[in-house]
Amino acid sequence: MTPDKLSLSKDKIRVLLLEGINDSAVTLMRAAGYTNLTRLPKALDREALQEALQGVHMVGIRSRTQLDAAAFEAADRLLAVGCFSVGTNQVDLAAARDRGIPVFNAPFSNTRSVAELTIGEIVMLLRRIVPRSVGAHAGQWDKSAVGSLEVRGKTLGIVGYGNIGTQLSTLAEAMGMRVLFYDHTDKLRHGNTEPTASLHALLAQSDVVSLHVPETESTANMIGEAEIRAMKPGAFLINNARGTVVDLDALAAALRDGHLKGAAVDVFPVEPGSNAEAFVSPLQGIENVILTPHIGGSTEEAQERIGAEVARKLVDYSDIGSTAGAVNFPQVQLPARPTGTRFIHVQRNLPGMLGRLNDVFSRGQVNIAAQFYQTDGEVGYVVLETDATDADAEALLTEIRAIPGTIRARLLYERR
Ligand SMILES: NC(=O)c1ccc[n+]([C@@H]2O[C@H](COP(=O)([O-])OP(=O)(O)OC[C@H]3O[C@@H](n4cnc5c(N)ncnc54)[C@H](O)[C@@H]3O)[C@@H](O)[C@H]2O)c1
Ligand SMILES: O=C(O)CC[C@@H](O)C(=O)O
Repeated sequence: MTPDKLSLSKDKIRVLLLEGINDSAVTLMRAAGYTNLTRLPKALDREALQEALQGVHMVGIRSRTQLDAAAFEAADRLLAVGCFSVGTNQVDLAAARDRGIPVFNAPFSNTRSVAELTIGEIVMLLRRIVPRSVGAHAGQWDKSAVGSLEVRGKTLGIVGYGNIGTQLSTLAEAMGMRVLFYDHTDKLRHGNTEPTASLHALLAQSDVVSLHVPETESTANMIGEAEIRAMKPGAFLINNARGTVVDLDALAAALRDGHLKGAAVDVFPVEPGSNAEAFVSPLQGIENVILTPHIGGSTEEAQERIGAEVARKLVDYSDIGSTAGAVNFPQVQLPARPTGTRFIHVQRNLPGMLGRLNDVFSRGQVNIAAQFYQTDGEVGYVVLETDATDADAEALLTEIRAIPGTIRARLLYERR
């Protein structure tokens, strides 16, 4: 069988991977033919990022890179974004969608890593291990049971009962904890967990509160002064979600005056862009506070899984037009073995768009063998499998691009 001819050959497709994305992504993309690949170990600041994005077709980032509207404006060739993370708050998803750019992520490849870290931190905090370890390193012998607690029988309050929250609840119950959760949508209860009617009801009953919500407008400063003071005296707070969720000054004050007995924080409102930059936080120097550099999902296993998962989604989009797993885009799952000459049309979700698109092919007397179509509120995504010949394809593409309401049109490949 004659091989497909991609409208843009793979060695011309420029891929930029930032923030030390795992080798598994590079291996998968190279094996799929994407060899024009640049990998940097760190995030880029605004100006450097805008410059670096010029001429790039696919970009891969983690949590630090901010892809705002100006970045998309500068990215003159960008086809797709891969967030090698769960969170996608670092990307202006609407700006990407308006330009016809799907954004992919890895929704649960590091779930277990975050849940395991949280369990470890609960034990460490209740036993006050960190200050005693620091003391022992400094020559102190603090052999005492005072202030050291078992986790069995304590109440864990989980805020955000999604993938991580539910995984954590399973592990915590196995250790004998009573688990409460608060989520703003109805959730299946795992094990013996119980939902609370409000956030404050959860805060008032929990010995440990662990946050697992995304960064959104509704979670910004969700745990402020009032919420921290609503926690039980002597309770512990863990934030392995996003830095914007907790007011760190209020938390520092509650730890210093003894209202809370400890905290573990992995995420911060402002985080250094690379390992070379200094990290500053109001929590530094407070006893029984575990500070970690946003490594909740940073295990070798998770990073390897994330690398392969997101790279696969980028390759599938570039190779066959599949948007399965996109977080800002209508999702179209396509057959792995495509046939015919394939066009992609990203359109405003307006009445009559599909008809106008089909008219182009009917005027050109080109048969549409299959059509895959999905819309969301703003955007429609169409993949057309046609009998167009090499000779017809470019002219058809020009006509498609001229349809009012077209965001982007692409000839994916021609079957010769
Ligand atoms: N520290 C890390 O390295 C790390 C790693 C992975 C994920 N995360 C963060 O953890 C977050 C949660 O991850 P997940 O995989 O469990 O996500 P998820 O989407 O599966 O779960 C999030 C849950 O929060 C709930 N929620 C959202 N807004 C809420 C609100 N205002 N009030 C109450 N509940 C609300 C949702 O309904 C959902 O059930 C991610 O969005 C990410 O920001 C951090
Ligand atoms: O790898 C990172 O930068 C952290 C990612 C983590 O916060 C996530 O959202 O998955």
